[in-house]
Amino acid sequence: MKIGLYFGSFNPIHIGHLVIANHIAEHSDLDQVWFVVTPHNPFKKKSSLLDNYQRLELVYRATKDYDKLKPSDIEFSLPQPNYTINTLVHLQEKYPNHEFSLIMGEDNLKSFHKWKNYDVILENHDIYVYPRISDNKVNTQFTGHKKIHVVNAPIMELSSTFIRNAIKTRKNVKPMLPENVWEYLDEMNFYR
Ligand SMILES: Nc1ncnc2c1ncn2[C@@H]1O[C@H](COP(=O)(O)OP(=O)(O)OP(=O)(O)O)[C@@H](O)[C@H]1O
Ligand SMILES: O=C(O)c1ccc[n+]([C@@H]2O[C@H](COP(=O)([O-])O)[C@@H](O)[C@H]2O)c1
Repeated sequence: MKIGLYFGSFNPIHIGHLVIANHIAEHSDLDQVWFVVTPHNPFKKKSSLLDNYQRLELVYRATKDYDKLKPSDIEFSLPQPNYTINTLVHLQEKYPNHEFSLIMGEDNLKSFHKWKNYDVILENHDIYVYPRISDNKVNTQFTGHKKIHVVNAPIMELSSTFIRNAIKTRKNVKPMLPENVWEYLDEMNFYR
């Protein structure tokens, strides 16, 4: 099976993430998209991060009605901070018959040359990149690279940071989240 790995903090997952994952699952040769919930991104501070299992619960709720979208807790048992190369090696050993690709926004491709062993990742995996509105240019070594596939997905400029800040200041964020995710955040008083 061909699996697209969508790595993220998902703090919380929002409809921007869901629209992209669904678009790629429907319009590429990937059979499934796995949302890999990352306990600790090496480039980010851990503060204001909801518990791993709560973020996983939110991803589970957001994806449960979509056959091709699955939550993954694979990084919970791996050393932190989570370097993507380690996760890919682990997954390939665990599922030797699956072919794993990465899904990332253009913003992540811009810093991809700073990731641990990015050249090894690129040698062994395809990367599906979708457009995002951001500054800076993609490193020229990646433009036109045979492993990098540009996906013509819709641009949904939302961010988890914006949503967390809005909740803190008591703004209504309901349309930016899947309904059952919003209900859970509200019920649990998260990010207030
Ligand atoms: N609105 C969006 N549309 C498409 N992709 C997104 C969007 N927001 C985030 N992503 C992508 O989803 C993945 C996971 O992102 P992440 O969990 O960091 O979300 P975020 O909204 O950017 O969070 P934060 O604001 O906390 O940094 C990353 O590859 C990121 O590029
Ligand atoms: O492996 C690396 O060096 C590396 C550097 C920066 C980010 N990542 C991963 O990229 C993913 C996107 O993170 P985020 O927090 O922007 O959603 C997350 O799974 C991180 O662990 C990985």
